[in-house]
Amino acid sequence: MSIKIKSPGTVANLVCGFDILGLALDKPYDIMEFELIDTPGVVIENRDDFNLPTDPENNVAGVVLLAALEKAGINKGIKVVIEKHIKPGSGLGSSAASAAGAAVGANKLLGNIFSRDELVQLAMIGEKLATGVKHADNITPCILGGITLIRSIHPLDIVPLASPDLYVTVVHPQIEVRTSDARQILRKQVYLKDAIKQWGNIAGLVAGFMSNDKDLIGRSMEDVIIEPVRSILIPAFDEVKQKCKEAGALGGGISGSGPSIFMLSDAEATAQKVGEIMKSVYDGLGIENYVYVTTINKNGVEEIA
Ligand SMILES: Nc1ncnc2c1ncn2[C@@H]1O[C@H](COP(=O)(O)OP(=O)(O)O)[C@@H](O)[C@H]1O
Ligand SMILES: N[C@@H](CCOP(=O)(O)O)C(=O)O
Repeated sequence: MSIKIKSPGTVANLVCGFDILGLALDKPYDIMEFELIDTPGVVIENRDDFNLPTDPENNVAGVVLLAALEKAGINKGIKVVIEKHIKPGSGLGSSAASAAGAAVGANKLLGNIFSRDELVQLAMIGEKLATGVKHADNITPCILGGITLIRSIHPLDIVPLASPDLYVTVVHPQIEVRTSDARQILRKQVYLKDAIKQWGNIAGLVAGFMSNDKDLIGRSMEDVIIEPVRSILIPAFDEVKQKCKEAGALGGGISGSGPSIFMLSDAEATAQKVGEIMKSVYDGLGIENYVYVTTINKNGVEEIA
């Protein structure tokens, strides 16, 4: 018996919601195929050029599958074939797609024995391997689809939010920023005046999603804590952001830990125009880049034929 799933890319943080907000994308996505095998343990076959580890202890899908087998308490193994399209270190939840895909794939193979929260807990083991931290802001929208809020990690408290019909434009300049590195450069303390601004924006953004208030969504996507530090790792960040907003994007910023930049728009024509602007900035700098004009994925990890 084998199961094939597609596991979507994600945009974590949504600018002001570091480690707590995220959305799933219709593009790009990974494909993973799982098979129950008689030999205990995990076998990984990577079908891509990313040189990712095949040793299960060093692959985010591997550690999640090992944990799922142990939790299920069965004397079997799982083979997984990973067709990865989300480039590692892109800021588009590459590690989360493998971790979340592995949790959901194992669950389907083992007869749907895990709850939603157990799936997220299992997938967080993969994120811990990739980034050193158990953050769930990519994993949760990847598993559930739509836009999600992690109100708390301990105890886990997931709040699915409403997903307005918005277009998402993403540019991935082809430089690698490891999430673990992009976390290490962050300051550990914040000024109260910055915290006040930040929680105003987070509350505004959540209210904007729930009430489909696009202007509120746009003006709440402001980050006075993380973006000023991380944006220095991304060439032409300010220029891209300013030009996209002038072209009519509601707002946006760094996708996850970068280097990808995302923008939300309420019309497809605007989203396309934004993509052209992003491309022209990076083409002008001679930086290879890839642009996605897509929508919010409402289903999360799903089985395919
Ligand atoms: N199955 C996997 N998919 C993606 N990255 C993996 C996988 N297994 C291990 N890794 C490691 O995780 C890191 C990429 O994760 P991360 O820096 O969080 O990138 P992203 O922001 O794209 O998720 C790389 O060091 C990569 O080698
Ligand atoms: N909240 C995390 C999200 C990392 O997302 P990724 O797509 O870059 O893995 C962070 O900002 O560190």
